[in-house]
Amino acid sequence: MKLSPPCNLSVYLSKDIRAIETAVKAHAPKPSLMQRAGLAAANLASQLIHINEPILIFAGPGDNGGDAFEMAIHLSQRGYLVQIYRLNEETQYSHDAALSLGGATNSAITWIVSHEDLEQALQSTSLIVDGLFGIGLNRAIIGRAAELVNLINQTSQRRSIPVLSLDIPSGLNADTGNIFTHTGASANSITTTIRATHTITFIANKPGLFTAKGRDFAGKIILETLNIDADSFPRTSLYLNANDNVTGLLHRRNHDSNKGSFGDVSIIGGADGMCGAAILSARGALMSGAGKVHVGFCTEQTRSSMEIDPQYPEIMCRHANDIEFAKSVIAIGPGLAHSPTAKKLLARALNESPCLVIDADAINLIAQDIQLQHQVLKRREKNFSTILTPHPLEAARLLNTDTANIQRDRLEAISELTDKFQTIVILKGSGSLISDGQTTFINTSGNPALATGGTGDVLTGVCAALLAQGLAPIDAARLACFVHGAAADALVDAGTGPIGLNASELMPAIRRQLNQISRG
Ligand SMILES: NC(=O)C1=CN([C@@H]2O[C@H](COP(=O)(O)OP(=O)(O)OC[C@H]3O[C@@H](n4cnc5c(N)ncnc54)[C@H](OP(=O)(O)O)[C@@H]3O)[C@@H](O)[C@H]2O)[C@@H](O)CC1
Ligand SMILES: [K+]
Repeated sequence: MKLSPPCNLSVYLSKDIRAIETAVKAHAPKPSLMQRAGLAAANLASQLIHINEPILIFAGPGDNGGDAFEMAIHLSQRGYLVQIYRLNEETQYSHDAALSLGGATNSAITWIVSHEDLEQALQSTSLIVDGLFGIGLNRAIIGRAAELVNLINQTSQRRSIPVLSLDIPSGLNADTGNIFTHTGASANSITTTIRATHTITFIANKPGLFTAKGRDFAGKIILETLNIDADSFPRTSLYLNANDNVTGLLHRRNHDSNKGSFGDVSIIGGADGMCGAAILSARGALMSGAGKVHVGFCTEQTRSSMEIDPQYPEIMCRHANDIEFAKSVIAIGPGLAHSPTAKKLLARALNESPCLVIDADAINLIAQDIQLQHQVLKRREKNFSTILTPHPLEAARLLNTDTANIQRDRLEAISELTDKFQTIVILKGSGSLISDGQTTFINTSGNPALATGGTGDVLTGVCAALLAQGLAPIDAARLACFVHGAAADALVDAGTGPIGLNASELMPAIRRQLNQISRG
């Protein structure tokens, strides 16, 4: 993939953003970065509400508060009725923030001090701006700040008014997408974070906005690079996975092609009582353009448990023993169960299949068996391609930990997985991560409609079909994740979900996405 930073798909951890800030500030830029951030935020606010409408701005003790003061200056000059509430009035501001505060003090801005005035401002404002904390937040929000966050969230929900967060919703960890947690007196964990409708993020995208809890709290994300020169951005190995960088991965088909041109996929799984999972994967592969699709059922008898898929007779059903493991892309795991037969088939797939997608029960079997883990590692030496597709619980089993530990820092978890298994990994969940150990992508499509049984089986089938069509494994994994999520987004937009969207309905929508993408 050719993408040079900075581009709107590059993602940086907060330590990298601090380094960029320091390098830029060494040249004393004019206007300052804070002034640019404030202006950009004011421009966005001007699009969200009409002139003369009231705006209530919350300013915290750090430079996030400085951005808020700058923004307030511009908005008051434009004729908006600006009110500011300052947290910690006695705070020691940075040089830039102190200048901005001075500018705001000399503007036509109302400073709210009393609780009654704050209550009144919350009743009348048309927009709330969250300039409480940015990337400098280093612990849970408690005390007065927590009261403010709760007041803001309650007001915006009750009155349906927008909340614009500056840089990142206050309370969210910019690197992990989790909320700083405080253990209160009652020993309950208390999490406090602004639930924004919009987030204008400065300098670069932060991972925490796009994965874990980030997507639930950030709302619509607008990137503002503050006109920083391209040379000031270091190389990154972290990108968003979005329409702009998946378009072009799947080529237009030649007229002079046949079913052999688009590869064979065999799904191994569907033990007794679990045929559905394997069938969903097979249908996913069929609808994603594989030339031929087989299901090898892992049953204790030597006969296939289904003769035919009545809805899609194109899918060839057999017993798993009758599948030629070396001759097609194999996706193993959906409904595989944990029987000795399942384990034998997995060992065979690991040993013989040059192109392998490993999901569900196959992941669980690998997690329990050191021998199978060695076999996974050996695949790298043989130049075989492997994609592992764990959800957080499966990832936890692979790393001998628990789900909470995986979700605590998903980027760290995927890096441990790629290190340990030397494969491509898709770590599913909100903001699925895709990594080959060198470059990591955060998927930007998808929604809670996907949180239902069978959607993971479909994803496995899509991955396998794209591998069969000749995509490089990392590209197959990225494109599969993107179209899977984008299909769900399109269905939800059309009213089919999030409630009740099912895996079978997802497949025709995935097919539409793939056809759109291959047309460019
Ligand atoms: N630098 C630049 O050039 C640019 C910076 N920009 C902006 O600056 C933001 C980063 O600014 P920042 O580093 O000052 O941190 P910020 O997030 O405002 O607040 C940290 C303050 O809060 C405190 N604190 C921490 N946790 C706390 C808690 N739970 N409860 C209470 N207090 C807590 C902490 O102090 P502490 O108590 O830890 O000593 C510190 O005082 C960035 O997100 C962007 O918006 C842009 O303008 C672009 C140019
Ligand atoms: K903020």
